Amino acid sequence: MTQQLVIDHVSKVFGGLKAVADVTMTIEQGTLIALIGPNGAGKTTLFNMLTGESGPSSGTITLYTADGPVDITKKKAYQVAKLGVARTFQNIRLFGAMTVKENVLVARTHLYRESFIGTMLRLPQFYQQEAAVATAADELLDFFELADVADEPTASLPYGTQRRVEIVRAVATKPQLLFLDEPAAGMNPEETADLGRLITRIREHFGITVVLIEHDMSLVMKLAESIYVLDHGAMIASGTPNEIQTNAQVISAYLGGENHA
Ligand SMILES: Nc1ncnc2c1ncn2[C@@H]1O[C@H](COP(=O)(O)OP(=O)(O)OP(=O)(O)O)[C@@H](O)[C@H]1O
Repeated sequence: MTQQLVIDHVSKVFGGLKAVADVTMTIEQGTLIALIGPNGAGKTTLFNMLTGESGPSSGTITLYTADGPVDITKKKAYQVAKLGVARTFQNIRLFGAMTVKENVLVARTHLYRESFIGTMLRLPQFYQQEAAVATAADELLDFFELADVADEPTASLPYGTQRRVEIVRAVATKPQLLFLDEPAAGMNPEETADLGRLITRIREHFGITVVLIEHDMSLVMKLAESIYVLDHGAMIASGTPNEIQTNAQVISAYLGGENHA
């Protein structure tokens, strides 16, 4: 297996609180892994550091790209995104007034570079690129079975569909690594089942490495090849779904907390 992201003794301190405490882990290329843990365990804080939203207090994060390893510890979110990392957020962050297709187009445009002069003068390349972007967006919407709602404003769609649009928008940036922060939150069982199939298809079709934070344990157990468990900022266990379900420390972390995931 080829390593894709190496997290080396990473911590994040907020005031006196160690939200993430000395986490070390390696994410292999092409895997689908889940990060679980009780509420407040530090999952989103860890995601935020891995995607450049906020830098760690200590430790290093190395992303392995086609051009070799890149230290992303101090890089900003837009720089990490350019290196092939995409994410979705716990709270949907779409352009609600824009249509589904427009949301995907916006995500796609950064992949295409047209010169200022070419754009201003509307040279033929400008129109060729614009057509290529639109075709790619249509293909993605077809793949994700969103073609029917392509021209609908995203805010008008059911919650589960908006979540799917958010995932398509992330995939539209052509990432190597995709972080999904609680994608099933607020979904009904049917939407959750659809989501599970969708994530599997993304992985198979695009070969993207997927890292999932999720509280829906049946989804996690069904999808994840390996599971990492955070509790009070520390990584207390990692293993296959079977190993995690029977791990005494994990059971105690979930049963012992005030909030159960
Ligand atoms: N910006 C911040 N400033 C201060 N404390 C923070 C900040 N962000 C997170 N925390 C604290 O860090 C801890 C970890 O929070 P985090 O959101 O990472 O947990 P989580 O595992 O994602 O929880 P949940 O499952 O509820 O989303 C919590 O105690 C939280 O209150």
